Amino acid sequence: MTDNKYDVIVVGGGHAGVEAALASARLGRKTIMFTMYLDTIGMMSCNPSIGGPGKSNLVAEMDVLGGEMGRHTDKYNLQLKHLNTSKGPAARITRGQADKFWYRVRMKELIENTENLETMQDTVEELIVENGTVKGVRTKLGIDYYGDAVVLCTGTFLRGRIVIGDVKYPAGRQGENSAENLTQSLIDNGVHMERYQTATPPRIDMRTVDFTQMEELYGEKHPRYFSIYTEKKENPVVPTWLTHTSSKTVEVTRDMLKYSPIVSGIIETHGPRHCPSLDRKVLNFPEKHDHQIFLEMESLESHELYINGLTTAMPPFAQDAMLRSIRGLENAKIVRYGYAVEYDYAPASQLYPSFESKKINGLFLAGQINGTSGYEEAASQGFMAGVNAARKTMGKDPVVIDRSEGYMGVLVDDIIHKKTPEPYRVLPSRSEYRLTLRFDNGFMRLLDKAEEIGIVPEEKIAYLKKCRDDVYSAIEKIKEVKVPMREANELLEKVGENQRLTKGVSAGELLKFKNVTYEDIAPMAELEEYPEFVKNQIETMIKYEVFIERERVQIERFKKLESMRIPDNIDYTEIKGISNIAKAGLEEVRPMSIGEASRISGVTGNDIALLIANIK
Ligand SMILES: Cc1cc2nc3c(=O)[nH]c(=O)nc-3n(C[C@H](O)[C@H](O)[C@H](O)COP(=O)(O)OP(=O)(O)OC[C@H]3O[C@@H](n4cnc5c(N)ncnc54)[C@H](O)[C@@H]3O)c2cc1C
Ligand SMILES: NC(=O)c1ccc[n+]([C@@H]2O[C@H](COP(=O)([O-])OP(=O)(O)OC[C@H]3O[C@@H](n4cnc5c(N)ncnc54)[C@H](O)[C@@H]3O)[C@@H](O)[C@H]2O)c1
Repeated sequence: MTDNKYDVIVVGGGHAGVEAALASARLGRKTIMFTMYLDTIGMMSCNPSIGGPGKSNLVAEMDVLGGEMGRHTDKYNLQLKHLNTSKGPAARITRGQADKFWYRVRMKELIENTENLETMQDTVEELIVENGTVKGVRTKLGIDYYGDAVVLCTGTFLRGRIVIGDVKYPAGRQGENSAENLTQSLIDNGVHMERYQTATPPRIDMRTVDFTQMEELYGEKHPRYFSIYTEKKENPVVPTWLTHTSSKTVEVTRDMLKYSPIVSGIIETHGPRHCPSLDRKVLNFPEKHDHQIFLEMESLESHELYINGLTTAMPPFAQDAMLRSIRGLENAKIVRYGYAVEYDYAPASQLYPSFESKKINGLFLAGQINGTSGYEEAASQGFMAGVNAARKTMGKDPVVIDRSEGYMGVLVDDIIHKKTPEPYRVLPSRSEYRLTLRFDNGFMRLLDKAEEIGIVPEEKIAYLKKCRDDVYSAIEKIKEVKVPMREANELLEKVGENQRLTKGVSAGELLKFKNVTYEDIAPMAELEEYPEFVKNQIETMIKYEVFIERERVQIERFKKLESMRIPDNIDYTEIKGISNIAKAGLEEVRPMSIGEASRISGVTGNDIALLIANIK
């Protein structure tokens, strides 16, 4: 049937699927997005929060490249808050609390109104594969759809099993079916599958909470937005509330541990280490009593409160008891119990950095199916997979972001090369170039990639290029301007610096003083008025010049190793001296460069030296 022929088929309407489908359609490819339930497009399975350390950087990077998550969060949020403001620039980020209802509803609307994009509510059960190349998908309703590329973004739905206490039943998320048969089709086509687990806290009715016993936290009226294009007069500042667990909570939880599915063994799979359940926290840190509990509104349209910090899949009576031991929640009523979900995923060592499968030509995988956890991780993978699936159908080479260019590069590189025993989430500590990959400078790092991808309109690219040029020329000007000693010392005194100078300095040297700001220096260098994000760049790049330069040298070294290509047909068994662990890792990943080989678990410096000698 010609009607069922598409360029790109996207399976999944979660954060990965949405970005993949939008990217592909915006690149002019005829795209169809499958979801098991149309009303949950863009659904946040758990917390309404977007951003946080590392995750904010992913959202900002996607925004510069043409992704949706950043501007959508800027539009439909309850608060945006600056975190780590007193720390160095690598740590400063924005954390958003989305309005979960409007985020989802408006995302569906956007998908429906995007040219070249169709949606279909049906469950994909089988891949149609011929001679190792994917040709389309077959659905539960028995319909075949054909496509030149397929992107799988199936989240927690593949053979999903929900666990609450000793109750276990099939579901992808609570209230939604699981996808039972697609896993087998992947296995039949040579894809290795494993299982992970994740969990979510209970939700309560906010009318049953005593807020007088809690600290109220607001966001910023004028935050640094996720999207460089967002212009808003003011952002909402709906509060969240902070309370803590007590020794009573720990006591109750300990008493109830025998009912915990992680203790009873009902849950055998690994969950996200960086988002442990309260039962896990009590097991691992028995001496700690005052765990933070943030209460966050899910939406202005609802009375549901999310209890950040109380993730658990304990039985309902245990959840009630744990909850009521927390200050301000003594009379709180649960409207949805917390639960865990176990699901199938495909370890990402089976992928190329373009997100294309090494096992099935034309098949791309993105999001939780790659063993990651988190909306931002899913969305950024979905975006790149959608771009590269579209490019493949246009006969273009993939676009790949490397670890020196973005957290998006760190993420894909890590999941392919490093084995983690739990779902992977991005963290600042995973990047060796943290000062370079800041939340605020995506437009400095990724503009050329954005141009190559071709989603961002030309006029926006031209505008950002001018901004980037302005940053460099303003830095040069600031460094050239000489400030006489007296004037410099007057400024230092005014801003509360103790040090005094014995001769004149450049304006650039002055700006390196902690309390001296861009606004103090701009008139000296007679700079024109720039947008805030440009001013911020100029200041940060001058203040932290030494450290940024140090990273630049390391990045050059990294790029050199990345450019040393390994021949496709290399036979690792023939290279003498390489350890068996290294051989197994190299054979599994089949790295494209020496740089890539050096990051595979189990490959040592000695193995790399032998490899280099062998390919010369
Ligand atoms: C209980 C729970 C708690 C979580 N807690 C958090 C959290 O607090 N913060 C956080 O950042 N992350 C959390 N996560 C993880 C986060 O939800 C996921 O990482 C993220 O949503 C994954 O996005 P995704 O696009 O890969 O998949 P999902 O958002 O899971 O979307 C999957 C989509 O694929 C569709 N689908 C699946 N299989 C098929 C098929 N065969 N045919 C057709 N359609 C199909 C589904 O209908 C759905 O639209 C949690 C997840 C769960 C389930
Ligand atoms: N279950 C899962 O699969 C899974 C996986 C990954 C992350 N998560 C969830 O994703 C979210 C992001 O993870 P995270 O570790 O970055 O946590 P986070 O965003 O909750 O915390 C980041 C920082 O923000 C602070 N913070 C948290 N809530 C706040 C609020 N309402 N107001 C002000 N400050 C607040 C925290 O103290 C911390 O310093 C969390 O809610 C976590 O539970 C869940």
